[in-house]
Formats: sequence, structure tokens, C-alpha cells
Amino acid sequence: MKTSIATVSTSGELPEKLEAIARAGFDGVEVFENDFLAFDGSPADVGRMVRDHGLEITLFQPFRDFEGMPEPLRSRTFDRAERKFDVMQQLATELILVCSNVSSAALGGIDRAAADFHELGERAAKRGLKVGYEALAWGKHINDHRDAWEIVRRADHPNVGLILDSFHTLSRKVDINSIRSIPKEKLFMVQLADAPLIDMDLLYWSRHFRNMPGEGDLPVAAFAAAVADTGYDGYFSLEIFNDQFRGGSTRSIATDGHRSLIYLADQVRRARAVPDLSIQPMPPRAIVNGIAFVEFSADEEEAADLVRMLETLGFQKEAVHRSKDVSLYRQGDIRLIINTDRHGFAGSSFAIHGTSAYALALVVDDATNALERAVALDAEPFCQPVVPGEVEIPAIRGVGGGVIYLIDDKSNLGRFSEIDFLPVEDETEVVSAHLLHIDHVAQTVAYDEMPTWLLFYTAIFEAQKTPMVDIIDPAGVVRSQVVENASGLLRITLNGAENRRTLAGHFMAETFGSGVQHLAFHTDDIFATAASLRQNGFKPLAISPNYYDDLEARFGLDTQLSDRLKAENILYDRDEHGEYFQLYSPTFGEGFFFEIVQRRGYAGYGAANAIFRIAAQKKHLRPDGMPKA
Ligand SMILES: O=C(O)c1ccc(O)c(O)c1
Ligand SMILES: [Mg+2]
Repeated sequence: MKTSIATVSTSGELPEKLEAIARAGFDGVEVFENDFLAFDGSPADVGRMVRDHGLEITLFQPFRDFEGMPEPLRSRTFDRAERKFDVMQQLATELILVCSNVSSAALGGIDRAAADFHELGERAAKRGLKVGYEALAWGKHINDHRDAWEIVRRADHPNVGLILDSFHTLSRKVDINSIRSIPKEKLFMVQLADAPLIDMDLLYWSRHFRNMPGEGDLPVAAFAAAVADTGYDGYFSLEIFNDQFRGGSTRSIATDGHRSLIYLADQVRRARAVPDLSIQPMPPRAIVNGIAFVEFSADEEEAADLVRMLETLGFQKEAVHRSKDVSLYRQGDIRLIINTDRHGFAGSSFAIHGTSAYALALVVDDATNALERAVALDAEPFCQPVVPGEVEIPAIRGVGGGVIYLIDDKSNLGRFSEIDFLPVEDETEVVSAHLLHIDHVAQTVAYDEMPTWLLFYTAIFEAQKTPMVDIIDPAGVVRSQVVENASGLLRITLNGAENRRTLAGHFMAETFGSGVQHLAFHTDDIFATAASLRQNGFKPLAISPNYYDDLEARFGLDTQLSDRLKAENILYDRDEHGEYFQLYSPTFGEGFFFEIVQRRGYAGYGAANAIFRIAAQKKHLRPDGMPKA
């Protein structure tokens, strides 16, 4: 598959955009007229700059309000087109995108439009240029690719073809099967964009909320499959108008875009019997069967505090690493590793972020395949030297520059703790809190980064994203979206912070970036767990008594249950599937915390309780936002 992206899709100045686009691995770019006009160099300079990056100019755009104009406007639009043709020849690019007329002066009439395109085709042909026609979803007369195709067909000119744009087709729910009857040589370009489903004016939705295929809710893969069925072997080109992208990191948007196209091509290849789109086959999405461990990096002092908190939670030290300052704590199937080694990646991670859960290890069906797929999808592989005899676990970089280890049972990876660690006898008097496994990992990211990580996880791992929910913090809103698999063995909540006064925003600001902000452990008996925690001297996060009065009213709970919940500071929620119980630790450091949950069939994450939990946690931070001594 040949990949392209419109310059409008990323932030920055033209040279910066081109650099990032080339580095991300694209083959071509659509040059947007405004990006070009805002640049000081001549059209020939721009053309050279593009080619110096090894990129091809896939088209020049947009040319507006062309077809169906009455005179004297008609003559003027042709003059305008000739001027753009001059520019294209200097840029050394062949194709111009003409989008359907939105002017109130446009007369309509399919044959009139076809005649205009025939003449434009004649003029373009004289210069060796081509014209592609795209139906804007809000075009005055033409707003459906089927009508645009009829005009192109009637224009009957070899230099005039159709341009499809998934947004315009899918936003209007135009039947994508209609694409399958278009001859491939008349498809001059295929533009791709996704978007979240929001009920709003089409133009506004298109200009501000488009996102990369896979980041939104539109069936872009089905659209691309219909295109592939025509035998189309030209460019797939991203054209993303998005307010966040315009202000975001040029490089990461370009990388996300490239990843989205590779993932899309993989989906199309899998959906179809005949492998084509000429993309490299890659292993399927990795199946995640659990979290093998979470690793913290810390210094000695903070590690001691962390260990004290873990002990109150019922964890015991099980083993120490053979060659590094690393200890493994265990309860049920939960393994937490504390790394105080000053060398290697853990040390540098500590130097930047302070104490943090910088690495996650996922148990996958096949670690080698998972790594291969991740790398094919532009993930950055991670490795650091290991002492001979120790297990080298395949890994990639994840959220906030952290590490995702990939472990399976097919090799000795699954035995890393026996091979790399020596068992120890923990003498501390601790009772088990009946914690069984990690229920979910909550990662806090900047709001702008959310689509990046949703795409990252869902492209590499067999998992779905759930709809976005709002978490109300007394100081603002935090958006939360979950990546989870059908078995429930992978559950990651991504929380997007918009300002630094929210608990999530404070965490991001003070730990210098995105990362794991909380870990939730599962128990089968929240009250038994609460009793054991008390024995261990655990102090739960104190919840306002008013919360429990409201619970009784909201859910019709009997007083006995609500009194018990109140006595233990347990939060409660219910959905159509069942009940949910939550118990929190106070915050640790800059807002990190632990949660204990019991799910009785419940599918969510207790979003409605978050405001009460956050209000309580904020009491543990000093008014200036710093943790209390
Ligand atoms: O929003 C627009 O005007 C616009 C312009 C050119 C395109 O290719 C498009 O999809 C939208
Ligand atoms: Mg378009």
C-alpha cells in the first residue's frame, strides 16, 4: 500500500511537517494550498524540498467552487484553474483536487457540471495534468460520491477522475458497496479519515473532529475494503482536519497516521480472501491473558515507603533479583517489582519521573509474534543488556516512554521469576488481603495524547476501546476511555487530563509526563479484604458520610449494607450486569494510588464515584498541590 498524508493533518511549518511525514515512513504528501502559501520559498523550492525528503506530491488541493457556475463566474473559475495549473507545473505535481461547489451561485445540473469537467480535463491534458473530483458532504448540489462519479463518467475524459474521501461518504452513511462498481483507473485518489460519532453539523464535524482511521467510530476499514475490491492500487492518503492535531506534536501525529494506515491495511488484508494492497503480512493482534507484573522504579527512601504501603495491602516479598537491586512482592497472581537499581533504564526513568510504575508486563499468546506486530506498527522496540543466563524479555516503549514487556508460556519467558530471582523468606507479619489479580491499570496522559494510545493498544493487541466518559474532578473534567479485551484480562483505563489542577493533571505535571497513576486489584470478598487490611494497619481513603446517604437513596440499598460500606469506606456502583465495590488507598507521592475492587458481573469502572474519590484524595494533598508530610 502506498501511503500519503495531507500537510493540513499535522501541526508546524511546512519544513517541519515534511520532515516528520518522511520520518514516519509515508511515501507521499498532499500539498495544501495554505501550507504552501504561508511558506516563503517558490513553488519549485517546495517541490524540491518534498522530493529531497524522498516524498512524492500526491496532489495539490483544494480547488473550490468550480463546477456549474453561470457566466461571468464560469470564465473566471477557468482562469483561476489555469493559475493553479501554473503552480502545479512548478511544484511538479500532476493531480489537483476539485471539491464540489458550495457557492450559492452554482447552478447545478449534472450535464452542465460534466461539460465543465470535460473542458477542465482538456485544459489539464494540454499541460500533462489531471483533475480529481471530490463530493464534499455539504456540497450545494453534489454531496454524494455516487453523483460525483456520475459527473466524472459523463465528463468522459481520461484526465478527469474521481476522488473518494471516507469522511464525506461515511458521515452521510452513503452505501459503500456503490464504490465496488467504480473502475479503478477512474479512482484518482482515496482519502481516509475517521471521526468520533458526534451529532453535529457536517462541515463543523469535518473541519474540527476528524481523526486517524481506528481512532474514531466510522467504519473506515470497511470503506477501504470496498476500495480494495475495485483493484485500486494507488495511494491511501490521510486528510485529517483536527483542532488538537493542529496544535499537537508534529512527529507523534505523523507516526500515529502511519500506524493507522498500516493497521487499516492489515484489517483489509484479513477481511479479504485474496491478500493484496501489497502490504507485508504481520502476525494477528496479540491476545492478552493477564498482567505478569508491574515494575516500579524508586530510590531507597521512597521504596521503603512504597513497601510499607504494599505490606499494609497484604503483599510479601517473595524474591530478590540475582544481579540487581530489585525485589519482587507477591499476592495471589499479582507481582509487583521494585527496582532501586541506579543503572539501566529504571535508573534513568527514576531520574526523570521520580518513583513510578514505569513498566508493565503483559502475558500474551506469543511474545515473538506480538513484538513483530508491534514493530510492524511503528512501535519502538526496547532492550537493555542482561547478565548472561538471565531472561531477555521482548519489550516495546509505551505510554510516557515507559516499557511494556511481552511474556508468554511458549519459552522460558514465563519462568523469568524463577530464572532471574532468588526466593526469600519475608519475616514481616502481614496477613493476606485476598487480592487475586490486577483488575485494571490506569494510565494518565495529556488529553491530546488519548487517541495516540487508544490506537497503539487496539492496533497491537486484541482489544476494544469503550466510549469516552467524563470523570468530574472538583477542578475540572478528566476524560476517560478504556481499552479492554473480551476476557477482561486486559483492562487499561486511559485518563486524559486537560489542566494541572485536576488530580490527574497534578500527577502529570509533577511526575513529568504520562504514566501509570493507579493500579486496581481484584478481590472476591471486599469485606473480608477490608478486615484484613485493617489488621495490617492499612488506612483507607476516608469517604464523605454524605455519599452513603445518597447511595441509599439512589440504589435503594438497605441500611445494613450502606452502614457496612460506610464503616469500611467502600464505594458502590451498579449497572445492568451487576454490582461493583471499590476501596482506595490514600495517595502516594504526587498522586499515585491503589484501588481494590470487587466485580459482581459489573462491566464498568465506577466513573460515577470518581468525583467523591477525587475530592477525598485531594484532601491528602496540601493546598499548593504538594502531598502532605
Ligand atoms: O473542508 C473542506 O473544505 C475540504 C476541502 C478539501 C477536502 O478534500 C475535504 O475533504 C474537505
Ligand atoms: Mg477530502
